[in-house]
Amino acid sequence: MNYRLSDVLIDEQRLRGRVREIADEIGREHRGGELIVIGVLKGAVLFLSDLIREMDVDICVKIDFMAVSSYGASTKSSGVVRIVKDLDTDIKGKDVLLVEDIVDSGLTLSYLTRLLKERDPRSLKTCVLLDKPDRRQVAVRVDYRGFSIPDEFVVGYGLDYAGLWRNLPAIYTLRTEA
Ligand SMILES: O=P(O)(O)OC[C@H]1O[C@H](OP(=O)(O)OP(=O)(O)O)[C@H](O)[C@@H]1O
Ligand code: HPA
Ligand SMILES: [Mg+2]
Repeated sequence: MNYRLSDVLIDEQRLRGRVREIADEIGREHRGGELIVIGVLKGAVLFLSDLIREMDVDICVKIDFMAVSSYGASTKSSGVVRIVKDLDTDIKGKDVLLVEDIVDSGLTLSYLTRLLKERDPRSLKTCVLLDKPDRRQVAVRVDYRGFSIPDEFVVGYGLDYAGLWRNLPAIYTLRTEA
C-alpha cells in the first residue's frame, strides 16, 4: 500500500501546550526526587526530549532507552514484541517513568511494564503522548496521557510509517494514494 500525508491531527502548538501540562503534573509528584525516565525507541524520542526539558529543575532526571519493535513496515502490529536494546541502568528501588509515543493495541506497553516491574523499581508510571483506545487488545495502565485519538494510523513527532515521517513537528493522518 502506498501512503501519503493527509491532515494535521494535532498541530505543534497543541503538542507543546500539552507536553508542558504533563511535565507540570509529573513535576508536582516528583519534585525533589530522582526520576529515571525511560524512552521507548524509536518513536518516543521527540516526545521524551521535549518532556524532560519542560520538567522542574528540582527533579533529578536521568534518562535511558529501550528499543522494541513490533510494527516493522506495516500499520498493524505483528503481535510479537521483540527487544532490540535493553536498559543500561539498574532500576531496582528507583522511581521510573516509562515514556511512549503511542499506545495502540497495548501489546508493547503491557510487555514493557511487566518486564520492568520484575526488576523491582520503587515506582513505575507510564506516560503516553497518544492513546488509541478503540484498538486496545490488552488492558494497560496509563498514568499520564497526552491525547486520546481516533482509530487512524498517524505519523510525525516521532511516529513513523515504515521508518518515515518521524521528523515532522506535528501529528498527521495518512491517506492511501489514488
Ligand atoms: O500498542 P501497540 O500496538 O504495541 O503499538 C505501540 C508501539 O508501536 C510503535 O513502535 P514500533 O514497534 O513500531 O517501533 P518504533 O517506535 O521504532 O516505531 C510505537 O512507537 C509504540 O511503541
Ligand atoms: N502510527 C505510528 N506507529 C504506530 C501507530 C500509529 O498510529 N500505532 C502503533 N504504532
Ligand atoms: Mg513504528
